[in-house]
Amino acid sequence: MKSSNKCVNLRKSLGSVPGVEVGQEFCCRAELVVTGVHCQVMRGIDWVVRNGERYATSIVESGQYSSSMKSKDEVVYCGEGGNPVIGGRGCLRDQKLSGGNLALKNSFHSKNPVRFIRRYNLTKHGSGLRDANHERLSKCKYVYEGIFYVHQYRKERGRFGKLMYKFRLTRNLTRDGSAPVGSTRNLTRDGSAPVSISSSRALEHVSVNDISQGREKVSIRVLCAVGKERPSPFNYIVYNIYPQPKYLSRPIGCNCKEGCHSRICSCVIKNGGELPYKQDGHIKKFKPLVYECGPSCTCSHTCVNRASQSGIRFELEIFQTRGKGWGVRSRSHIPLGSFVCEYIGKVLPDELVLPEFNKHQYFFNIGVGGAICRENGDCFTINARAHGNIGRFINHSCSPNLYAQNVLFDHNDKRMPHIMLFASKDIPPLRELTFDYRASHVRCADVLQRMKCYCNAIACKEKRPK
Ligand SMILES: C[S@@+](CC[C@H](N)C(=O)[O-])C[C@H]1O[C@@H](n2cnc3c(N)ncnc32)[C@H](O)[C@@H]1O
Repeated sequence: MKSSNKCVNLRKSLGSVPGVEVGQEFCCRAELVVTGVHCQVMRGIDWVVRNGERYATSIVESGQYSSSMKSKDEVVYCGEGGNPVIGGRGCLRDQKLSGGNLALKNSFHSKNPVRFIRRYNLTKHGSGLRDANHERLSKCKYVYEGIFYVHQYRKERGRFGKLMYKFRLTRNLTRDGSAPVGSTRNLTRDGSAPVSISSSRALEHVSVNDISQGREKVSIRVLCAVGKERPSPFNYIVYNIYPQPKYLSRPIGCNCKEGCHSRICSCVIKNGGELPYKQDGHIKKFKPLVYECGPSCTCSHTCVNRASQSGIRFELEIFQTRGKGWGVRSRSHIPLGSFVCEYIGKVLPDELVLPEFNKHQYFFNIGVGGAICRENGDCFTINARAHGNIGRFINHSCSPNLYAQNVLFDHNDKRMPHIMLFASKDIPPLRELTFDYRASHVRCADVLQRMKCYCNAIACKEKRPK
């Protein structure tokens, strides 16, 4: 590719590489080279020389040294050289402050950005790049994690008794170069910041560590721009509040013991004879209604047909967008088809909600495709204003990356299925999560007109797809 001039970004640069987004995957080191993300095929540290000094441009954490990822925003990276795991016992020696180590040290002093790429080993069924026959192209993948800054470095004895350099890199940096307590990332210098706030030049800090107060499996933090307010108070719940829960009938469960794969599973039959989820738990396609196994079933809790009921897995965070109030994003990559979160709140009959529809922001009108709603003559809306979960903070987009899937598992009332939000595309870290309010709300003909008003009223700040 080099000889036929097909490489891009050939001039080594500091900071983001044009066209490369945080979360972008590469199937091998050569792909990093031809895109200009990391121009060394073997070495973990790449550098550029400026005014006679070398500065680190990028590092690849490949798992061969004892580097460790402390969090999504922090890595302790071991310097290069003297590692017998790479060069054999003959190369066991103290690391020197030269080459890439010197470049990282200079980047520490000059506060230069360093691109951080991480290698992930892939499991047999895991995600990763595949060819046309769905064969995995490699045993690992490299993910561009974003721009980091060298925050500290030190020399210490490594596991082979030799001296080694350890560099602590963090995603965040104030303009004076010090990492602020509790802050997460520099929005102004990091190309990874979501478009909606990248130009706000405000520095975020964690204002609430876990807005769910331990109710979710992962903590859901709230990031605030300095001097801005927190979200107005509401009661964080993880189960819907139903109007008359005791009248909700339990579905007839399946009797499977060995996993719900076969066509004799009654839940699979309800889904038209096909499991709605792949073995990795990703949903296969949108359906008007998905029947998951539930409390009436004998299958195990790890059954693949329970993908959306076991709670949030991704590290979601609430942040301030530009012009749309609060929004939601994930700190890690979300693969296509993953369950992200449920839209939870108080389920109310429409007639109680409609008079107030245009007054409140946190309504989600449910009902399977409108038809069931109309057949039965009554429709329901989830009101997440006073009671809700992270779903209430997700904004509308005309080109969304989530979609709402109706799911039943713990009751049988098709008029009020769970609203489960799934990724409709691969979503890079820190990209705002959105769904199309119109597609999700336009369920009942009689509320269609109101929803049109609602959508126009919010004066969508998202670009419409061409
Ligand atoms: C369910 S809430 C979403 C969270 C909300 N942004 C907040 O701050 O709590 C819906 C409200 O967010 C705002 N909103 C959502 N999507 C929007 C968009 N694309 N453009 C402008 N405003 C939007 C509107 O005020 C809407 O009534």
